[in-house]
Amino acid sequence: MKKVLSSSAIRRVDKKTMERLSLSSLQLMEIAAFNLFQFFCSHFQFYQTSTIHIFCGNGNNGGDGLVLARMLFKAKWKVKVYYLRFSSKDSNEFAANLNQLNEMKIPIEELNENRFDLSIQQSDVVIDALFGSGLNRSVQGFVGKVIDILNQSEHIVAIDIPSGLMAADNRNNSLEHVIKATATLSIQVPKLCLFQPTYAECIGEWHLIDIGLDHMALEEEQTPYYFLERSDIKKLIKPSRTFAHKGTNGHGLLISGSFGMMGAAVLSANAALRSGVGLLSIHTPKCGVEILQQAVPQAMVEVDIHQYFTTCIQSVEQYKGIGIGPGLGQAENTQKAIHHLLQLVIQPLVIDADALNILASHQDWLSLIPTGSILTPHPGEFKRLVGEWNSDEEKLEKLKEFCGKVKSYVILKGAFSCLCTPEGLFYFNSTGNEGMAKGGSGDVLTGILTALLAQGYTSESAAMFGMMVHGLAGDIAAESIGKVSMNALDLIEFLPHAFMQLND
Ligand SMILES: NC(=O)C1=CN([C@@H]2O[C@H](COP(=O)(O)OP(=O)(O)OC[C@H]3O[C@@H](n4cnc5c(N)ncnc54)[C@H](O)[C@@H]3O)[C@@H](O)[C@H]2O)[C@@H](O)CC1
Ligand SMILES: Nc1ncnc2c1ncn2[C@@H]1O[C@H](COP(=O)(O)OP(=O)(O)O)[C@@H](O)[C@H]1O
Ligand SMILES: [K+]
Repeated sequence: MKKVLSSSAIRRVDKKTMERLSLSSLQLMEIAAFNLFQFFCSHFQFYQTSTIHIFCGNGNNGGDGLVLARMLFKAKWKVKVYYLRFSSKDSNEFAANLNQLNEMKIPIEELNENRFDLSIQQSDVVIDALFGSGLNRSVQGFVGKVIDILNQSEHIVAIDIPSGLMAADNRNNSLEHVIKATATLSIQVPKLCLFQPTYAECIGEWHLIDIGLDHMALEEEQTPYYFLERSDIKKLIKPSRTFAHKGTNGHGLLISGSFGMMGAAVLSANAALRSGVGLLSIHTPKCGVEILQQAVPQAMVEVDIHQYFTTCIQSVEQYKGIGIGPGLGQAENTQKAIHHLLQLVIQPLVIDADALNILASHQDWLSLIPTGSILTPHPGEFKRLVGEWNSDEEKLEKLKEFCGKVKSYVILKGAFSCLCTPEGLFYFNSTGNEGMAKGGSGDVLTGILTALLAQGYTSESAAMFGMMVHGLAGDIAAESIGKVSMNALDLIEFLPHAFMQLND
């Protein structure tokens, strides 16, 4: 798990790293740039025949740019270096490195208000080292003009953060002049902007470049934001037991399906059955019985009295994991059935899809949600629950407030799905890809989460584990059959591989 830190926290970590490892700021910059250089050379090998234009500001981001330029120059890459002074005082590290470049007779051009004609060819590469984590107000003036010109380039690699973007909160940033990078090399610590859809087109693909910051110093920083990694899940996985039987592996219940939407029930059930549950029951209307008995013979079907949708859920105390929502529909009687269930149930629920939509239209039922439930809205469903937001930052505020109010976990789905806890901690998922943006992918997640709760995982562990394994199944599917063709059925097919990888 990596901490997502603010710029001020990163500065403190830098300072402690230098003190504890007896490094000067110049040495730390040298290490940072060396790691950037190594990554650049291996990952962007195909740029080797292009001219690399490196644009440096006169802060430490620019300092990184200068050192990187020196290393690329020495390694015989074709580099052109430019710098501009947006601040009247150069940072010490920038100044020292500018001297070094001059001494080495590496050509370097100063850009200013009267001189910023740039000639960059289509196949050329721009490295953006103008502003990094030190940006504290919107970019204006001639630096803004330079950024606008650079944005006409096709290949832009940003160092640490695309210039013009702030690490954590851009609500007071006009965002008029921001580098639109094709790739961002973020220095060791993930920044909040990396996970926010609004800034995706400025950030491009991103990579974390480890520079050896002091682990204790990172430990000492407090943050509510985390980047969840595969290695975090291994610790959560329960060991299998030789004398286990279907009764000890938990009994799950999925309340899903209605006329015309039985596919959602089939998907969630199959996902649950690939996620270790001992026994699975599915509550469904009469029209779904035959479909389910054929498609999911391992599951038991609990038949509703209604032909087309769920109207009556009787007793649920025997189930440890209960998932409700996939393909449920929003019929009047289904709404009543959900209200009845909420009054009846004491164990945490997995609440998805139409069950969320029904809750959104009965806000007074939110207080009936059992503590520790897991809600899995996509952004559209979440908006119905909490109203519109004006920015991604406000979205996270609403998410925290909502989780506190309903004392439950929410997985806000999408790229870097965000799990928020009742205590207001945020975990961004590191697995998953855009090939999963297909109908039915969410139903698979509901099945997985239901199965994990049934097996006795705590809600928090189930939410982390489920979110990670679901995304990993998507990543393995993408690698095996490609993002275009993969669909929800493939997520189920590759779930066994994902569970095995997390267990390794
Ligand atoms: N641990 C790390 O992350 C390390 C980071 N380093 C680099 O240091 C960078 C941070 O360096 P700095 O703190 O010098 O910050 P920047 O290089 O981002 O420069 C910010 C400077 O510009 C000024 N400024 C801010 N907004 C402005 C605006 N809109 N218009 C004009 N001037 C503005 C600020 O007063 C500040 O002096 C990081 O992004 C990274 O590239 C490395 O050198 C060493 C280790
Ligand atoms: N671009 C993406 N990157 C990563 N994961 C994605 C992306 N788009 C969708 N997903 C994942 O796919 C699933 C889609 O769920 P949802 O929208 O509820 O679909 P459905 O309701 O059709 O089942 C979520 O788990 C989401 O995180
Ligand atoms: K930058």
